[in-house]
This record gives sequence, C-alpha cells and structure tokens, in this order.
Amino acid sequence: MTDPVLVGSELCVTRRGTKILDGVSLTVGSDAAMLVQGPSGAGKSTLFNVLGLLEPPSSGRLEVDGRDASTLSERQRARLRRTTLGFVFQDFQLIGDLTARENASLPQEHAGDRDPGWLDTLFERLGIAGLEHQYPATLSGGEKQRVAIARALANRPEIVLADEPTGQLDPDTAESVLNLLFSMKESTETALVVISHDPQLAQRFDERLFIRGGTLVSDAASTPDASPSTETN
Ligand SMILES: Nc1ncnc2c1ncn2[C@@H]1O[C@H](COP(=O)(O)OP(=O)(O)OP(=O)(O)O)[C@@H](O)[C@H]1O
Repeated sequence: MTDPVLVGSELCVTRRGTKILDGVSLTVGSDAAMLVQGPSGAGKSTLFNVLGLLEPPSSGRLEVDGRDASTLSERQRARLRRTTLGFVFQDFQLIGDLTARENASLPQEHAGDRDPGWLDTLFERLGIAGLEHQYPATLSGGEKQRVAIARALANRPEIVLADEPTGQLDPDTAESVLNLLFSMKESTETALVVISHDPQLAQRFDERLFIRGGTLVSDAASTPDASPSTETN
C-alpha cells in the first residue's frame, strides 16, 4: 500500500447508550479504491461521517493526512475537511437556488481559493460542460451526480468519500457515474472510498470491507446484502 491518507484505529460511536460503531480499524492508502459494504443499519453512514470529519468518534483515533483529528480544533478540522476531503452523497445534496457551476465551486469559495480553470476542466471531463448555468431542478439524476463529483473534486482533495453514490440512479446511469468516479480518481490521483449496500459494485474495487452491527467482519458471507456470489476474487 502507498502512504496512508486515512487511518482509523478502534473507532467507536455510541449514541443513547448503543454502540453504533464498535472498534472499527482501517487504513486507506493514497491510491486506494475501497468499498465498504454492509446491510441497512450496519453503521455505514456513521462510519462515513466519522471518516469525513463530520462527526467525532466517541473513542478511537482517526488520522487524516498524517494529522490526529482529535487534537484539532473545530476550525482546524473544518479546514482539513475542506482541503483534504471531497464528498459525494446519494441524494446529491446540491443547493437548489445555485446553478450547477455555483454548486461545484462552493468548496473553492469556502476555501477562498478560486480556480475557475480547474472547474472548467472538471465540467469538461465529466461531460457536463454546457450545463453550468442550469439549476439542479432542471438536471437529470446522473447530471446532478456529475455536478456533485465536480464539487467533490473542486479543491483537489486527497480522498473522495462517497456514500451510496449510485443509490438513486438507474442501472445504466449508475454504471456511467461509477466509471466517471473511477476515471477521475485515476486522473486526479485521489483515494476513493465508497460506502454502499449494493453488492453489484464489488467487482470494481481492489479493497473491500464489510461492516455488520458496527463492526468490520472478515468476509461478505457475514453480510446478507453482500453475497459472495457477486465477487470476482
Ligand atoms: N442519532 C441516533 N441515535 C440512535 N441510533 C442511531 C442514531 N443514528 C443512527 N442510529 C442507529 O445506528 C445504526 C447505524 O446507522 P447508520 O445510518 O450508520 O447505518 P447504515 O448502514 O448507513 O444504514 P442504511 O444503509 O440503512 O442507511 C442504525 O441501527 C441506526 O438506527
């Protein structure tokens, strides 16, 4: 594995006395393509939030780009999130009264580091050049997700975290969005971590982890939604 960009050690999240994540340890290399699979309620979104510095773990250690997240102030964490991480969500999370271009440029605006040329490149490579001035309501699901990918890559992050990025798309559009995520991962040299319950995604990823009851388990056979029959290795 190349140098790790994300290292979680014994991550736990407890809510109302219940352990939602229970001792999750993982290492994401700088060129990783990692899929975290698991059934509904397994703790995938919670893990996504913790890895994305969106919520702190109750215990355990998280290192992002070599920095121990627990030692950072909220402001430093927000800065690290902006500069190192890009996010793609199942429901796109585009702002309705901003155009596609304005949505994609938000991370640059927040970082105070505008790079319109890079946004042009992203729109071009993602096949959405020409849609810059349209509002989300006028875009198809696949187009919205491509705008969301442009937004995730706007600040040239080290890691893209995607939570069920194909969950709301029809199979053909899902395939094309996944192809784009992978081709952008290669060309921008980012690590890609996708969280999904969809076993169909499995064959695309070098590394697969399975979560069940808040704990990483060793193989797909332990997760009913992730049948090993769909695996290629
Ligand atoms: N605020 C909360 N308080 C108590 N329990 C919670 C809270 N948020 C989530 N949970 C529980 O934690 C467990 C894991 O939730 P999480 O959303 O991480 O699962 P998931 O694997 O992403 O599920 P899905 O695929 O259905 O979205 C679930 O049992 C959920 O009910």
